[in-house]
Amino acid sequence: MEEEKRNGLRVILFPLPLQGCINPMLQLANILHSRGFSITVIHTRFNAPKASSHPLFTFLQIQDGLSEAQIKDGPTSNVMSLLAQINLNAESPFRDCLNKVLLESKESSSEKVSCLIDDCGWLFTQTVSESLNLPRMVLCTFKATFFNAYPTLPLIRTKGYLPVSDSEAEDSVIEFPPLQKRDLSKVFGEFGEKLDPFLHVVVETTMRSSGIIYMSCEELEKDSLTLSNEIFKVPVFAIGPFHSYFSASSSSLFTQDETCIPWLDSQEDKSVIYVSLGSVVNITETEFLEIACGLSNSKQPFLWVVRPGLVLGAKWIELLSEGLLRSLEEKGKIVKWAPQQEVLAHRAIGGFLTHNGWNSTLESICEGVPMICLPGGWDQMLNSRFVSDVWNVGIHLEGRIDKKEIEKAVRMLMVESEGEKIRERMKVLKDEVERSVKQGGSSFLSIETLVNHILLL
Ligand SMILES: O=c1ccn([C@@H]2O[C@H](COP(=O)(O)OP(=O)(O)O[C@H]3O[C@H](CO)[C@@H](O)[C@H](O)[C@H]3O)[C@@H](O)[C@H]2O)c(=O)[nH]1
Repeated sequence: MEEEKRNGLRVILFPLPLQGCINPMLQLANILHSRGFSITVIHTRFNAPKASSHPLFTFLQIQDGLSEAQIKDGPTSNVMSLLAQINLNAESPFRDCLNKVLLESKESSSEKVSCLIDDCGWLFTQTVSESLNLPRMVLCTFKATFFNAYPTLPLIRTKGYLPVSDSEAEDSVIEFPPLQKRDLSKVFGEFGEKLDPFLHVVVETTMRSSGIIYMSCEELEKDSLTLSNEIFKVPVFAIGPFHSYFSASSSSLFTQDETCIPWLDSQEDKSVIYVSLGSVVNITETEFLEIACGLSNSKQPFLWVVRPGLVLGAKWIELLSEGLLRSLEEKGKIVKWAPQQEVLAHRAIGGFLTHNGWNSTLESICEGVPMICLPGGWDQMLNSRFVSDVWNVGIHLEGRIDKKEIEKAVRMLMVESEGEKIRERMKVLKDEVERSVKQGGSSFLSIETLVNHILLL
């Protein structure tokens, strides 16, 4: 009966145009589609997902107010600065598009639109969906622990913790454990108080929504999930990690370099350190060279993702001396973009030097790969503290992008006995998280509750 009812129900998804948000949204689409829902994905022109990789879904593109040049630069541009512009410009095209889908569904008696699910970073979607009488659910693609802090972040910023002196750097932020005071400036980054109105709108609209879906699970943050329900006063569904349910159909905005897989095939088990800082973080030329020297000096094989736009203001290859380039080529492989999930699952990977974006952190845990943490900002500061200080499955570089520190961390993780202990703890965490998505597990059961919730909206 329920299955019958679901056929004929459509869910509309609207991801934020960031790689780290598109991937989970399309994974969620797979989950809902497997439970009988039809899927429409509305997306901006900027960083449009590749519709041909997802033939079962309907894709509708809207204008976002960006210039041709900005659209052309796509994922290589400074995406964060464009998001504000898109949030200002996309409301009206989004409303028109959503309205059209709703009208079409009214005309067809065989189909009903159940709800809109969009990223918590959109500022106008709650208002638009209310005006069209469509229930809206919020997808949060980072830890509930971080989303719970949204209402209090402006207070923490003004509390007088900043600037942080050396003597108090390691003190915890009591309102926001396990964050340390030295993490705070990078949480707010260049945005500072400009973030306050954004945070306010997100909190307020989430409280008016029909629920929050988290790409997380009880095994990783049970108390925070309970707290989230208390803070936002809406139902909470933790159904992650999303990518565990289906083998990946790629949502990559960059072309993946598949040659790294045969290269990994030629390496020893657990010998390679995978290095990637995701799709948003930037580093300076000096930092790039420090990482290059650190990897080279560690003498460990490595696979390094240097995406276009990662290094600020440089065509990175020109920075490397002939000697350094030769030594890097002898020991490792550099690619522009990798099939990351496949890489992390490869038997040759023994560690992940990561910026701790939430997707990367979850993907690493799911493959039992211990981490070296080099967070760039925002939620990454919190994720990395969980990895190094709470779950004890990684080494924190404490922001020191220094060749000696990188060499030391790589050798500690990959060669020394400390690395073996971290690996054992990671195995335990991996098993726990794996249980959550298996039949009867917490996330698996939450999917059923979510589906029933959507049916009743
Ligand atoms: O060579 C690569 C590198 C990355 N990825 C994928 O790209 C995604 C990257 O996501 P994430 O690790 O979360 O990093 P960001 O791209 O930096 O994600 C943004 O979005 C995340 C979710 O909201 C936040 O946690 C981050 O802080 C924010 O920067 C992951 O699925 C990776 O598998 C690839 O496929 N190939």
